[in-house]
Amino acid sequence: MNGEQAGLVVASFGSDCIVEAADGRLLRCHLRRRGGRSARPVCGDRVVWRESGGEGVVERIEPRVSVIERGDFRGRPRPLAANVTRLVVVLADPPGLDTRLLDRYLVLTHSLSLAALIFLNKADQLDTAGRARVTAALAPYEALGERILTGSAATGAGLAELRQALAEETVILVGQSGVGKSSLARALVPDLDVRTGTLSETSGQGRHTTSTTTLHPLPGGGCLIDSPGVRTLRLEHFPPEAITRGFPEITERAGQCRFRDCRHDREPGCAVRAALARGEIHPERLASWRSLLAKGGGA
Ligand SMILES: Nc1nc2c(ncn2[C@@H]2O[C@H](COP(=O)(O)OP(=O)(O)OP(=O)(O)O)[C@@H](O)[C@H]2O)c(=O)[nH]1
Ligand SMILES: [Zn+2]
Repeated sequence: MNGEQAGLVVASFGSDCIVEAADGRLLRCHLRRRGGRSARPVCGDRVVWRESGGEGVVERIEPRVSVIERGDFRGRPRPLAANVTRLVVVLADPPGLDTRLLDRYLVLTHSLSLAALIFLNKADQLDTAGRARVTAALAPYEALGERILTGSAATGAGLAELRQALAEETVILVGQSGVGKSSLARALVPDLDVRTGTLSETSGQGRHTTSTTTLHPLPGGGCLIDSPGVRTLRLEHFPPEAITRGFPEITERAGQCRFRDCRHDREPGCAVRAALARGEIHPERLASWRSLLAKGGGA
């Protein structure tokens, strides 16, 4: 249709959003209403929009390669970000490495077919003993082939490598409170605060927008989705198949147990316990897997 243009959603609130046009202009748009309920645009969505009577109208949302959801106040899934390609799990000591939480993020990335990257932040805080402790805790993930980078948002160490690893990706930073997600976001997107301010002005929502998910270009290409909502990311109610995919080192072995319904407890011919005894499965990962299967993924 005449006047249709491609754009990228860089902030969304309700059924309205801010679209970044191909020429860099930021426009507040609303979704064209159609009969029935249509999906709302969220950060990261590629949309087709046009100007109509002095305002922007989103005509349609392009198919998404991924959707990250969070639970709303009733725990119902709500899309938070679209087209994310890489989940960066930020860890730090202090507050301490929460590997159970890391395992749940890895189940999430597997179930969404996203790539993960583990960033061990606050390297400047680690003494020799601390370094040995985190190296041991991360060894099972290294063995699984997960990409692990180390550095510090405070000193800038390791950030060049992180930027390089994230080039051309659509990235979201996750991790427990206090690991340095906001500090890292500021280091990766130097004008983050200025741009967030511009987005809140464009939205007309004033300071409200500081609680809104926003998208920012990364200087090396790609973009970062900055979201306060990641704290309530959907990490509960994983179906068993998703949990299974998140623990490849265990599920591969489970298929080789003598009994199909082996619980890897006392059964003879258990390939999982054999791998555990050989040090090929980490006891913490096995415990984490059991606990996730028992609880379906809830905290
Ligand atoms: N020493 C050191 N301190 C850091 C580093 N990165 C962040 N911090 C500090 O750690 C504290 C928490 O950092 P934030 O960036 O607020 O952490 P966050 O993950 O965004 O925390 P929430 O907003 O609670 O989710 C702040 O006091 C930071 O200054 C680092 O690499 N080294
Ligand atoms: Zn078994």
